[in-house]
Amino acid sequence: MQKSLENQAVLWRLRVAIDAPLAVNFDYLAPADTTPSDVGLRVVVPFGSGRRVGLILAVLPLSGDGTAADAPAADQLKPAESILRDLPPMPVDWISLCLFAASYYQAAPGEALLQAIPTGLRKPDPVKRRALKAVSKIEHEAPMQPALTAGQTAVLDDLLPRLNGYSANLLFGITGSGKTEVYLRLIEAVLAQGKQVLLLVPEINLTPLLEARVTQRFPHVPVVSLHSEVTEAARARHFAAALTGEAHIVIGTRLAVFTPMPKLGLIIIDEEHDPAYKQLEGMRYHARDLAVWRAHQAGVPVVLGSATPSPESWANVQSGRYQRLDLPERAHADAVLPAMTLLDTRRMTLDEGLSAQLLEELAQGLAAKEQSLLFINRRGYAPVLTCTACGWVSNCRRCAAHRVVHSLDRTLRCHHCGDTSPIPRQCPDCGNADLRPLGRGTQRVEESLRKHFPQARILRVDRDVATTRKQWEVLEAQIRSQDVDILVGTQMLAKGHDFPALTRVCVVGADAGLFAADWRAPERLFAQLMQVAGRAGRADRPGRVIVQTEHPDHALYQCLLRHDTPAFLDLELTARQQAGFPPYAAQAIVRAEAKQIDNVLDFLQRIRGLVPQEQHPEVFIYDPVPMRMVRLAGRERAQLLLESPSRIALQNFLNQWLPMISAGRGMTRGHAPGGVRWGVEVDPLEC
Ligand SMILES: Nc1ncnc2c1ncn2[C@@H]1O[C@H](COP(=O)(O)OP(=O)(O)OP(=O)(O)O)[C@@H](O)[C@H]1O
Ligand SMILES: [Zn+2]
Repeated sequence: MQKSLENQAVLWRLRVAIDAPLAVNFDYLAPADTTPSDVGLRVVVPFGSGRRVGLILAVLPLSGDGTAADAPAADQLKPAESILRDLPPMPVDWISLCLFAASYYQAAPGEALLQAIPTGLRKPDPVKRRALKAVSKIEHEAPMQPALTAGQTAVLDDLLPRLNGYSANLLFGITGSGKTEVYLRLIEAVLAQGKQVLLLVPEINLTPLLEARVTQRFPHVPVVSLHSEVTEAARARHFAAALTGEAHIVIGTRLAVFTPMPKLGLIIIDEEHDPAYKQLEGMRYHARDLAVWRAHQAGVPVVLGSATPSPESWANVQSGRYQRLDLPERAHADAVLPAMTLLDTRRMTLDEGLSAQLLEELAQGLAAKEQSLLFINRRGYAPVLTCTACGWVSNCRRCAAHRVVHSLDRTLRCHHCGDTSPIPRQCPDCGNADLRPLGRGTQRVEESLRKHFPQARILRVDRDVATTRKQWEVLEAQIRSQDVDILVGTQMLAKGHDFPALTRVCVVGADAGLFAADWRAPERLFAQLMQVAGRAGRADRPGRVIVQTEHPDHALYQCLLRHDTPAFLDLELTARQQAGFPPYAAQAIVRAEAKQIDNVLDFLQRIRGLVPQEQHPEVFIYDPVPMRMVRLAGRERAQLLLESPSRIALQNFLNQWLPMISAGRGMTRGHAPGGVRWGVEVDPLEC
């Protein structure tokens, strides 16, 4: 190295981001072939005792004498090993997106940048160019486009002239209104301009569906998908294809919001209300919010589609930040919204939780050779096993939760930590052999339906039978080919699917969501019920939805009965405004856990007092409290909620406060004495 310095070959130093939990970037001596346009390239550098792949954030002049304030002397810098030139540099707007995410969600910039890159591209060797070629490209003729409905035409007339600049649009289209067709027409227009489209979906299960529709419509256009079930190798390939511009359409789940797309022309977020857009590990970002930020920065339109928009987006419409576009009718010429019925079960005798009316509905469905769906948002056989003699319940040994009875493999399973053991033959406490399952889940409902309708073809669909995307695809095909009479399923079946033969949807066990401690529970319940109701009668036969409830007068059900999503959202927002909840306040939460709750609470109490309240009048810090489910996998958990009427005030406070926590004795980012692990979440969805 000394030699090349003498040769005057090294003129630059590189500022490099590295995947490390530190808020700093690192400077290295640049290799001889460096030019100022190398910003955004990957670079192999020595780090600690090993080598790492970092990302070049800046190419700065090397001031040999080290006089400039931030310029170290050349001999203090380690030389970078080599710059990887197998791919074009990450675009500047992509770097800004990652840096913005890091600052807003309080993560280290290096972590945000490098973790957005697939691991296959974070290895010190260049990617084999050959590997990048395979982009899925189906060669066949494009199918006929349907004639647009009046609603679709109106929406497109509004959107199409606005493709060349930023606008945030909430596409509020009832279930079955043909939002996908609107997306396809927008994509077509953007592709015609030679630009790329980013299409986000909340769930892996929805990607093949959409991918199929997109590749059918645009048979000659290279499409790639990015989600957690794409293999590492394919992810690297797809990411690279987006970066080089080879891929024109990227379809993916939340992580795809970080796909580098140099010719980005449009972002679409389907089912924008879905909580799955929130990342709950590592940097806890919200992909929808980041997508809107990204669109703004890139100067491209963003379309947020939903039949049940999030209250946050609804508020953004009210404040004028988003423009609302409506699809108020179903697309299929003969399809109307399903008729809704609330079955008041207070004075009914139920058989295994099912009323006679509900069973009669299913019988009618069978007689008419139509598909029915029984929706119960709880998997397993029963949520808890109890002893009739001593009151023993099947608690999890490691969590503050019951273990769920699973009948097929006869196990008790914790749905939080996964702890599983065989169902005991007798009570572990008193030896009584009469153990009884309480309540019901999908398996138990399936069992009783088989008793009532022995001739029917019944299919249960939940996480236990559809663990992977492949399994789900098999089930989906089965449903679509009408090999099924009655479906029993959880919310897996609610989202975004189009099953033309399905006419009846029966809902049981929904009341649990009405009075939950989490104030977002009703919002989620309403969206779920509207979505699941939306599966009924999407083609030529009218649909019926029957909801069993003990609270038929509840405002939520009344809105549901009238299909009145706007009324529900207005109610929600009014309640939130009165309570001072988001979006009328900004929140952040510090969560901490340790073996003992006392250590956790001590830690939170201590950090709460780090800055006196009078020094941050705009940010209120609540008392530390144990989390609702205090014990998870043997660790006890508590949280500290921060709230402010101003998002900026909260951000400023966090920027000052979090480094103070990490600087404390024995503390680092993420760890504290007493075996405490902690982390921060901005805009939490659960608190
Ligand atoms: N212009 C049209 N003419 C005829 N059929 C259409 C038209 N647009 C869409 N459809 C059909 O209507 C059905 C519903 O469309 P789509 O799945 O796009 O609805 P959606 O708004 O996404 O509904 P959801 O929110 O329930 O998923 C599909 O079968 C689709 O093929
Ligand atoms: Zn557990």
